[in-house]
Amino acid sequence: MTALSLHDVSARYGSRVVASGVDVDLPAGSWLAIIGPNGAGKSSLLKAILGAVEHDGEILLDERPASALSARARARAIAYAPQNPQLPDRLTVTDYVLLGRTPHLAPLARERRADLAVVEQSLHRLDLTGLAGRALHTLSGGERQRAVLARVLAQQAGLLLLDEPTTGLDIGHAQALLELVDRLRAEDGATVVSTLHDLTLSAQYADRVLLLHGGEVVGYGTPEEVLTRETVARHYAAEVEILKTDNGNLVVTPTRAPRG
Ligand SMILES: Nc1ncnc2c1ncn2[C@@H]1O[C@H](COP(=O)(O)OP(=O)(O)OP(=O)(O)O)[C@@H](O)[C@H]1O
Repeated sequence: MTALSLHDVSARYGSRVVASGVDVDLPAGSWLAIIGPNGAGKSSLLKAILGAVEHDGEILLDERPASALSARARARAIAYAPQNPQLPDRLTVTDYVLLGRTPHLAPLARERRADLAVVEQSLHRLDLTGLAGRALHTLSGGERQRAVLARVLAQQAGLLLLDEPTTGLDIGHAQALLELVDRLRAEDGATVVSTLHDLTLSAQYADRVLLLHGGEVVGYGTPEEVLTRETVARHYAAEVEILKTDNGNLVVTPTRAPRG
């Protein structure tokens, strides 16, 4: 259970500010999707929350400044799945997912049976049990992506930062992954911040969306408030329709003018 607050947060590389003016208060168990066109600053903001990119402003975890946490405490509190992870190719899937337990082990201690049980459960939840003994470099792109998420799960952190978690996954595995994250949110009170290019998935899973464009916040609210046809046209230069399914799900779909 980790609440996250960002007060006037900006992310920067040296003096180059790439995201600014971010104010959000996320209660434990909520899901924020950061959306916006390429280069808007989404990944940089996520990395600033992680502490991997410089920031200004205040980042609070359960009302305490994140900067005051030791590296170990931070690793227990925040799990991060990068967009393009560099994986230790020779490791097996199991050994890689076990790395997620590192913040929970005493220094130099070996993993306990309970840690192995968590790893097994994470592999199972990501449909990776059959691949547990395989070296990472022998996996397909989508299987590697699922291994990264299994490591994130094994970390059992209160705040999950997921950078484009469905990239490379087929529609079934993408949906299964987002459902799983949603269960962690609802049942364990995990707070989720994800970047997502897929606006339909953002609308269906996140309870709030933050729209960035050119590093500026240009929208923040519920998916229904932010994802309008005009807003998407203005910030993505895209022609879309916003549909609503019978069960109330929003769908953002590209449209074309009739041919001829
Ligand atoms: N390490 C870095 N050093 C300097 N500038 C960077 C660095 N990483 C990213 N940037 C710049 O910061 C800006 C925001 O990049 P970022 O990756 O956060 O965007 P994004 O919204 O996640 O984009 P995309 O949708 O293309 O993944 C871009 O102009 C990018 O060139």
